Amino acid sequence: MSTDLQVLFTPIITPLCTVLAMLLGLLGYLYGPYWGVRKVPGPTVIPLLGHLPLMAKHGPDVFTLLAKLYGPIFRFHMGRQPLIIVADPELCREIGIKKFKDIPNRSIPSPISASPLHQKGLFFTRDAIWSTMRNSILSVYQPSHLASLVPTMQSFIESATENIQSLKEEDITFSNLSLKLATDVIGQAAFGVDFGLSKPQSTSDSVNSIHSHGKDNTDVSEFIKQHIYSTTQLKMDLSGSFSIILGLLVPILQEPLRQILKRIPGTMDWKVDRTNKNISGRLEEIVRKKMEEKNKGSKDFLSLILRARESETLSKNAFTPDYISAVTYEHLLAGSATTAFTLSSVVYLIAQHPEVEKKLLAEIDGFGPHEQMPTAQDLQNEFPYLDQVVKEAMRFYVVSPLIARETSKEVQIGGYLLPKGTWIWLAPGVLAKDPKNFPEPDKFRPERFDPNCEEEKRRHPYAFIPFGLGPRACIGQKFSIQEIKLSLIHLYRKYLFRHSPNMEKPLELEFGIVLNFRHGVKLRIVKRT
Ligand code: HEM
Repeated sequence: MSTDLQVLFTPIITPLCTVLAMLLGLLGYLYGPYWGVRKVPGPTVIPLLGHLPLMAKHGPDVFTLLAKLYGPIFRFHMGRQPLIIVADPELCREIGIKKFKDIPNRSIPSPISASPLHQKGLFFTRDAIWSTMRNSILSVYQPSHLASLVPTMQSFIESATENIQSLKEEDITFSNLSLKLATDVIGQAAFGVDFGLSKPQSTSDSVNSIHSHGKDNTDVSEFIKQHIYSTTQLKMDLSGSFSIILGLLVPILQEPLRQILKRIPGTMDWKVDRTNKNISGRLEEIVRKKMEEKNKGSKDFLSLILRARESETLSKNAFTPDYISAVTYEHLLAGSATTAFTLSSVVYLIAQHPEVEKKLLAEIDGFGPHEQMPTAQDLQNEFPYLDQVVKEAMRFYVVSPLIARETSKEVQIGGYLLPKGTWIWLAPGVLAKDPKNFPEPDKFRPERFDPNCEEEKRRHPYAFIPFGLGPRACIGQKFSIQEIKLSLIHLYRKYLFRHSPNMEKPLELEFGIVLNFRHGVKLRIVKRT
């Protein structure tokens, strides 16, 4: 190029090259994660939004629809981020168990990136820190310890039942009642704190028990409100805070934007930040008090973890006070919404199926006098039909329809070579509605879980995984099943439940970090004579 031409074009070419480089960089950023997994089939991707509009249209059912179109392993873009969704029991076994060492962690979705409080629990810690924490916590879940919790669970269930009797309204929102019950039970088991939510309002016991921790009742109900707010704001679709939405679309901008928005009063980010700070402050106070108390007799998880920490230098390093607060809070979080949802869906489904109700009542009444409290062993062995009913309800409404994982190295799954860092999500919700494993999947039929029936014998062992699988499976599985069975036995000894005519049909669900009832479960109570 002559010098004249150079002089003429340089002022145009330089900015053009910069713009082109920026555009290429942006495209690389937006499509980089997609490139590595492009061979996995999936619907056409809308730039930035990915497949979120499909999720908005179909809700969690979108994964069942896509599995029908694309087979058991397909791509779904949560905004910019591609997820490899796996809806085949054998592939789930491969990911969760056989190749665990290559896929040991969970990916951190945008709603969680916005919340440091949630990142330090067991769920999102990674590699060596996770295994040290998990091993220490496992000691708390020994069968003998769980069995010793039965009387505590029973006493909260009795309080909650008393509350039902004292209600004046014709309709009860059973899902609220079960959330209060599950929060109380886990509050006691996790922190050794009686939140007093299940008790009739006039009862002063809760105030006394909370006073012993230096709190008053208003403080506690505020804490619970904040806990529920903090949980329900973790949206997976486009209805969360602005920074969460941006995190789904352009993750790199999420944290800078959150830092700005959390300083602007009135924004959802500001509210979430304040709430989380408040919760963290309260948790730290509870942990500090427990550390001071050194009450060797306390059997709540927090005391047990603190004691385990004293005895092992290793876990002392992993369990810094902020991790202890996070794990304890995580118990409250994981142990309330999931258990409450399950309890409500069981009662809702039984109310729709008189033949199931009849058979269940016969089993419960046949156990013994109504005052006889079942032991943990009775709960496991003496209520086979109840067991089937709970399993079938958990299949019918899978509270955690997706289970997150992330590859730590390049790995071959289902014929596709997936790069390190790929988000692989298992889809128990799709498995649960697959007619290959569950003929007539839209029928509520507890007998399909009868160990002697052909359907159960034929079924793939990992077709039903509501609690996940492998070393990262749910730590609270036995705890929650014990609580759910005990609650149902107690409730059905006293009452029957009928759908309220004021409830929508079919039931509408919403998708947060777990499923929830959009308008609650409204029931009417019939006292048994
Ligand atoms: C009906 C009740 C519940 C359901 C359906 C449920 C479901 C799940 C699922 C699907 C996972 C992921 C498993 C995986 O990745 O393979 C999980 C993990 C977990 N759950 Fe639960 N859960 C329930 C109750 C509880 C309770 C009561 C607690 C605590 C007391 C709890 C604490 C946890 C924790 C800490 C993890 C993370 C485990 C780890 O990463 O090592 N869950 N749960």
